[in-house]
Amino acid sequence: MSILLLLSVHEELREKTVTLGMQNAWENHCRDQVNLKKYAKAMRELATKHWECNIKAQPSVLSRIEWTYIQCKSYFTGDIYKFREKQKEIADKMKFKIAATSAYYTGKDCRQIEIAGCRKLDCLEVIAIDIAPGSDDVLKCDFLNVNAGNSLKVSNTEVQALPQNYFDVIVFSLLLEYLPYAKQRLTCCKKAYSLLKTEGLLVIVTPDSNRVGANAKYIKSWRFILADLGFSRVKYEKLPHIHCMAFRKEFCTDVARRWAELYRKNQVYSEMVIPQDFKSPDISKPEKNEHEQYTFEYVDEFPDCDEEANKLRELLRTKPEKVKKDPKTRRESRHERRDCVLF
Ligand SMILES: C[S@@+](CC[C@H](N)C(=O)[O-])C[C@H]1O[C@@H](n2cnc3c(N)ncnc32)[C@H](O)[C@@H]1O
Repeated sequence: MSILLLLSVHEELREKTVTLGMQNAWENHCRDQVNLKKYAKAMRELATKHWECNIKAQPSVLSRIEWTYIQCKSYFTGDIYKFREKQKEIADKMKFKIAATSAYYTGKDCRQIEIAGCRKLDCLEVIAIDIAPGSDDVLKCDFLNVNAGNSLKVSNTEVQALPQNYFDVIVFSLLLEYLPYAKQRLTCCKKAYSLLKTEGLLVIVTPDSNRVGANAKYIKSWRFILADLGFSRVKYEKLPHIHCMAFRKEFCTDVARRWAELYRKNQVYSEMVIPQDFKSPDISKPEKNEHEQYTFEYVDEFPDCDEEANKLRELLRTKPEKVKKDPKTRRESRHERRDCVLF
């Protein structure tokens, strides 16, 4: 397993969006099943062996999976009623129209879908999907382009359609930053909105190794954009290396939008941007140390309790030439790095 392999897949996808455009680059990326499989294997190993082991060694640190599970449990067994009452009060006061109460969560048949799933949450009924499943219990599906219909349609372990107004929980665990375009992130959130039941939860986990508040302008802006779609934030926590957020699909979209209108002056970005969007490689103007910088930026997203990431950081600090092959072209270098095993 190599973190470099994960990094090179992200880098290549970002480069392709510059050269081929968003749609072609994405189709091209999804067709490259050989590399996607390698990515899935490496990611699964990193997620299940390295991160979970490191987290177990620090009992006070919650993993993204535990965080998601705790929030779902706490929301559906109690908080949902508090939110419902509070939002009803606002809707009554503002004379907003409320969706039919029969659509509300009733506590029966909790259904969850984990997008980009390389492992399932225990204890809940779950469907896990991924463009390149890392194990047999994950179904193949491109969430960006899958149809939202009346029922779940699966053919040969591949999802053809996902049902609307069906799921109680949708989990995007390290999914949104995989997508190189802000528009694609928004498409995923809009789709999640259509698939969730009223009062269902959208859980978003996104990596960030910086201190609390360092990237607040991005996280805040996401909240405004999600509020415009009809989501209210239920919970936010910055854990080491990740932001964890839970949003509920409001029974009254005007309630969520009202919050956004009240605090709009705090919204910095009008799109679902991430820090990497401002560092996108412009391949028409390659910089001298671009490879090196790029690897630094991405490796920073991996936990510093991760041994392999630490070795790579150290190597980049002390002997960057060992990582940087100083290629004639960026493309050659990328392929070299994909297959090189440093550790
Ligand atoms: C960084 S990994 C995270 C994996 C896992 N969810 C976790 O938390 O460890 C991102 C995953 O998202 C998947 N992915 C990216 N875009 C997707 C899409 N449009 N539909 C389904 N899965 C997608 C990738 O294949 C990859 O496995």
